[in-house]
Amino acid sequence: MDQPIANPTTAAADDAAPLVLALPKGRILKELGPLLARTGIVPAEDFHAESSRRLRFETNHPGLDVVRVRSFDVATFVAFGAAQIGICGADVLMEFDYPEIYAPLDLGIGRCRVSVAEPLESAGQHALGRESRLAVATKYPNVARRHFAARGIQAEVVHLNGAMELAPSLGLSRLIVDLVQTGSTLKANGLVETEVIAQVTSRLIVNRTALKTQPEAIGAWLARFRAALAETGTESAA
Ligand SMILES: Nc1ncnc2c1ncn2[C@@H]1O[C@H](COP(=O)(O)OP(=O)(O)OP(=O)(O)O)[C@@H](O)[C@H]1O
Ligand SMILES: O=P(O)(O)OC[C@H]1O[C@H](OP(=O)(O)OP(=O)(O)O)[C@H](O)[C@@H]1O
Repeated sequence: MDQPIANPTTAAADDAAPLVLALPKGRILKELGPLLARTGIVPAEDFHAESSRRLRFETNHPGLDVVRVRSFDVATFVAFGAAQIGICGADVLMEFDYPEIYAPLDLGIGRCRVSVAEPLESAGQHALGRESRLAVATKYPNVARRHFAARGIQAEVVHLNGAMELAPSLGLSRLIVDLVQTGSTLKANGLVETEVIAQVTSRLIVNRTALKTQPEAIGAWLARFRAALAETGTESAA
């Protein structure tokens, strides 16, 4: 029989400051709704209101607050211990590679991949490795540099925050490294995927120090997320 799941609120010391769960605004948050509901986390009413300017919200658990930040910033808030728990894509974790982050759970949402793409007309015409310098536009400078360095190529990274797909046609770079899901954004911009760097899903992340200092409260939330995933049969070890 399954172990009973501890109540995270009573597992926390009564007078302790609430734990902070950092959630990404945008597309992951939309997909996350049903999972959050199954974990029994109900943020204050205005959390989902686009018009709300508030960034920190109480939940139905006095021991847990949620903050709404950009996906990339979730990892930074958790790495520095400003939030003890968070949810972000494996792409973000790969980019920062923060040693302070422990990512125990694959949530199975936000499924996409980090890929290399180039213009359809020039695809396959350049032998990688023959070029000493390769201009790459990306939101993932570290992932791109590491990927090409492993092939002996020094990437000259042009760091963009979006619309990478424009870079080759406007002469900013020869390649891009970006997220691909259906491939329709690449296609609409005359690009083809030439290499998959990594498969991506969203992960539950925790700050390692916080896990050591508040093992019961954080462990109880991990157990809740694990149980919620098991309910839908999507649980997988990260
Ligand atoms: N096309 C996609 N399909 C599935 N998952 C995606 C896709 N694009 C991004 N993701 C996942 O969602 C996360 C957030 O996406 P993205 O960086 O595009 O932010 P956003 O939701 O557009 O918000 P913002 O750019 O304002 O931070 C990514 O880190 C990735 O893990
Ligand atoms: O393969 P597809 O299904 O077309 O998805 C890929 C697109 O999704 C993401 O962008 P997003 O829609 O989040 O917009 P953004 O550029 O503002 O981040 C990503 O940066 C790609 O542009």
